[in-house]
Amino acid sequence: MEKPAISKSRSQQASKVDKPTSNVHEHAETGRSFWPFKPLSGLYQDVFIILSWIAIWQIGRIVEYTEHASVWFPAAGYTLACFLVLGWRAVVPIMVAAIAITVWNGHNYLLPLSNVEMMWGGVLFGVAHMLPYYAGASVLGHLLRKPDVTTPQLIVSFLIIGCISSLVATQLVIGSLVLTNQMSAADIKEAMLPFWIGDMAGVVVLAPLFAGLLVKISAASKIDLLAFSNCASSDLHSYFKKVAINLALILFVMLLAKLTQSRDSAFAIFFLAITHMWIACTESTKRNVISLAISSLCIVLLVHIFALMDYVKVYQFALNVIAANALFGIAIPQLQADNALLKDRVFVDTLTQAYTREYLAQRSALEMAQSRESGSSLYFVMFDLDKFKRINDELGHVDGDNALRRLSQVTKDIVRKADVFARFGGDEFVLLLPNINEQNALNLVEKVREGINAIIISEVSLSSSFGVTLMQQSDTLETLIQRADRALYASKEKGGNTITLK
Ligand SMILES: Nc1nc2c(ncn2[C@@H]2O[C@H](COP(=O)(O)OP(=O)(O)OP(=O)(O)O)[C@@H](O)[C@H]2O)c(=O)[nH]1
Repeated sequence: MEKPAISKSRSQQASKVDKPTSNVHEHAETGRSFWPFKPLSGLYQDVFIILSWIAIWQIGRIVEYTEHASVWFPAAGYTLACFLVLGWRAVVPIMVAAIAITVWNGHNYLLPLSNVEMMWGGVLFGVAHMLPYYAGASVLGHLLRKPDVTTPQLIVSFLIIGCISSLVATQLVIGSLVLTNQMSAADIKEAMLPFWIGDMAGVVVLAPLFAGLLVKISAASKIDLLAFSNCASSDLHSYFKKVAINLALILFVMLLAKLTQSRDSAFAIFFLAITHMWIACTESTKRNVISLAISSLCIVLLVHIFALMDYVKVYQFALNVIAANALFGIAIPQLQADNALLKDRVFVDTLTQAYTREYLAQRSALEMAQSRESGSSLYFVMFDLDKFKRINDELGHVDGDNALRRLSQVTKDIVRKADVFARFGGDEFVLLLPNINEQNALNLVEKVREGINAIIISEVSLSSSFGVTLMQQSDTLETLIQRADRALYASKEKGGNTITLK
């Protein structure tokens, strides 16, 4: 049978109606395949969090704007992701990491503080840093576990939470740094904005990737990210091509800024929104967040290499906006998959995998119009199992269902690609045979009759009766059904297992 050709819209072409998508999450990317070790727990997990947090914090120093203020602070995203995935279990390792980094930093910035003072500074920093992200992660985790929250609602919530928690973290951490004499009060004004956008970029751009990794690495994940899994990916080669275009664009606009030394040219980075939206709409969630992380890392490295620190805030604002856009794109492939599933449910009968009556109505309108226009023939066939009620009554409904499934398979194997085979209801089926002469139509129907007659269910052989009619110019679907139904009734009158042409 041919694929349905009811509508020619792009989304409909993309969804294959004749191959029902039985499970949208079939290709859910929730396996731990990339992580070759046993999932971490207990002390191993704590040590992993401490070391990875410190390493991620260090990466943020590539674009330190002023002392203590990095305009790209991946540790913020990592903290939020840790709390989201591990809950309170992440508090101790992050606190240890915060203290270690504060002491290390104190020595690095040559602060005139004793080790004990620096450790207290670390505790205060840890609390100030963790509190807002813990609160944000708790709200987000709660929303994630609610089944009625949609993907777009989750994404809006994540963006709001990312914006607010990073703002609060900025205020608290700067306060803690000033309180513990690690930062001068005079520097607050200069540090505030870069600090905030740095944290926000860390959260909005990187937290989704960190959360995805932690879910796979940890044995004690509090969340699953199934809701964000989709299979709308192209092949790997095509994905790499898109990422390469992204990187080339970043390189081009940042080189432009370096050569022109003009702040205006830095704004060209916003063109990246186009390529990221392209990835978001055509690739899986995982690839989407990975490409955002690659772009942000690349921008940060180029700021460093090309000495573009004067424009870094433009780049970071751009990254936040682009990431927010791209995250919304996650919903698009998912909506497409849901749409395809819905269409399958409406157009394909779940028991027999024949088309439904709804599909028949739409497809016959098309076929009838085409037949009128071209003058080609269109045969309409109704058929029904003989004494099916008895099969149900004597053998049970499981065998009855089996009979319907076998009938459907046999019929599908016989009809041509262009024919339409639909379940009209109960044990009644319809065949729409376009572009065929009377003899061939009757031969085809005879083959179906014989095929059904050869089916044996629990030692009972099936048989069916057929009513066949040729579409006339004045016919509507209703008149076709009526005529075919009368022909079918005549076959039943003759004792069944017969074909009648009217
Ligand atoms: N097992 C099963 N039975 C179904 C399904 N849909 C309808 N039926 C049964 O199909 C039977 C149809 O019976 P009738 O329309 O009276 O016809 P019949 O017994 O085949 O008799 P004739 O058509 O006159 O030969 C009813 O018993 C329905 O309950 C289904 O999805 N599965």
